[in-house]
Amino acid sequence: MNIHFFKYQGAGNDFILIDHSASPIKDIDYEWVKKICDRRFGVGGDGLMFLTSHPDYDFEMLYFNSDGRPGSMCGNGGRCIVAFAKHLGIIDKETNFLAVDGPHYAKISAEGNWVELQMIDIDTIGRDGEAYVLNTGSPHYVARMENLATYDVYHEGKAIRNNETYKKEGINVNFVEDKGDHLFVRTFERGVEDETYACGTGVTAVALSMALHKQQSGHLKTPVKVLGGDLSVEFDYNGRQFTNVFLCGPAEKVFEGELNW
Ligand SMILES: N[C@H](CCC[C@H](N)C(=O)O)C(=O)O
Repeated sequence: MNIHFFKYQGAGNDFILIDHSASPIKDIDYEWVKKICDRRFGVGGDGLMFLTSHPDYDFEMLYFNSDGRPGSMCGNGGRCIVAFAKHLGIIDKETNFLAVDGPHYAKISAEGNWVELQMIDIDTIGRDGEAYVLNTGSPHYVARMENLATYDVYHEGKAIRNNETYKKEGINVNFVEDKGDHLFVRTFERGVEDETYACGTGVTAVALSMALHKQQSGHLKTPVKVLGGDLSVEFDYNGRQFTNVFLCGPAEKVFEGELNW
């Protein structure tokens, strides 16, 4: 079977997107997903998604990490699949869709390249030593530091992801440097097992953790720089719960093509 695919990126977090109604694949083979995500033997991507129809929502997002396995929520993937749904004509200015962590609301610009995605509410942020640990749809570890530009994110992130506490389930490891008017974030991603250029659930976890750390509350907007560009996280915090959490940033179609199943 020939499969038409689209390649999207959001702040450098890149994904292969497939409209399942046009390519009705029955059994999704993890090894195939892994190969298509490989940057040398395949198309290349941090993950692969199927957009499928759903009786109660505009569409459903099925997400796989580049290791071929189903991932937990992907924030930048969520933003990219909203742009893809607009491209396909399934939605116009806003949407309610279903992902692995539940329903999501999102708004998209008229040009279709800027997406504001609502993330789950958060009421629990744990600690692991100095670091913060929370689940924003995916599990995240957040460590503050200085001189992040030259830090060995790959080896340090990999060591935390594979330590006794996190080895079994894995965790995404974020490092953040507070630059005053913005946060600079770098992430080692579980399921990619490498540093990526951006991680949406990761920058969300970082923005919430830093609000807690700095004892800020009210309606907050946090600009974040990542290796692949700029994102921002907007939310309300009343000292107990984070609500109306929106991950905002670019989502762009890069190219499309045909794959053989
Ligand atoms: N890149 C993603 C995270 C993917 C989740 C994955 N790494 C996992 O833990 O299953 C994001 O933008 O939120």
